[in-house]
Amino acid sequence: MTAAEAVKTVDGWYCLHDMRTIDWTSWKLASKEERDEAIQEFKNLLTKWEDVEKEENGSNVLYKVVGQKADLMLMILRPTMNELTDLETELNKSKLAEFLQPAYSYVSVVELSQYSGNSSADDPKTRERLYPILPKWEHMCFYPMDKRRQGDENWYSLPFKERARQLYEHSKTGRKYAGEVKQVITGSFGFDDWEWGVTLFAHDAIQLKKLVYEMRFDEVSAKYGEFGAFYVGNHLAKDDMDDYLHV
Ligand code: VOV
Repeated sequence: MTAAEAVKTVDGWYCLHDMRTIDWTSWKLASKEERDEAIQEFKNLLTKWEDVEKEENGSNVLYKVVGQKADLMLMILRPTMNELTDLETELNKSKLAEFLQPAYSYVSVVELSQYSGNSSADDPKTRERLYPILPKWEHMCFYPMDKRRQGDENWYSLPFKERARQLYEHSKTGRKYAGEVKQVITGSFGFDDWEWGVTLFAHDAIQLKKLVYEMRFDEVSAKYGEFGAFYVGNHLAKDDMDDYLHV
């Protein structure tokens, strides 16, 4: 058997998903001055990141995680991996970080695979997908995933055409959710413990469930999809930060 051919990808901004848990006990024990200082400094950081976004040099969103896996879910996009560590370090040095515990992180890069023809990085539509300004929709969901490599179910030994066919079917399911769910697929081969990160945005949380459920029946997910932990959250705007952190 000849080796299956790898698909070409085009890659865009580097991506960090950073989940943190708030240590509410020490937050409550801190003085009001300390808390105010921490909130103000964090809001300044958010303003700085908003400015980067306005100049289209990156993008970021912040969500409140539902459930006990974390409290905050930050997703950051930047042109280089170095900028991701710079930003992470800046956050770690901030006053608020004294009250945050790491919960989970995921490193990847925005990726488009070229199964249905070549996207040119000069095409404005492709650029929009490689360098996306992330939507600030009400809900966000993140999970990492792999394609199975077991016995007869080995994605990586399927012929190119067969993988393209299955992904075309996949995209048809996805397109039914146009305007309801927006997806950002990031590749993490060589960067993190899974192969892709899946980030979904929705105005209505139920659409996240409907899409992920319906996709389970697509051949590519039914046979080859393996999934990590799911994180789901509600949007946290800078202007709501004082209320959210008020104790
Ligand atoms: C919101 C809907 C939506 C839409 C429209 C959509 C479309 C598309 C297209 C057109 C393409 C192929 C070209 C490209 O753009 O890369 C893809 C590619 C991919 N997808 Fe997708 N996907 C969606 C949504 C969507 C979801 C919900 C998931 C998670 C799967 C699930 O079962 O939980 C997913 C996964 C992926 C992955 C891992 C890849 C890369 C596969 C590879 O081997 O390279 N995806 N996807």
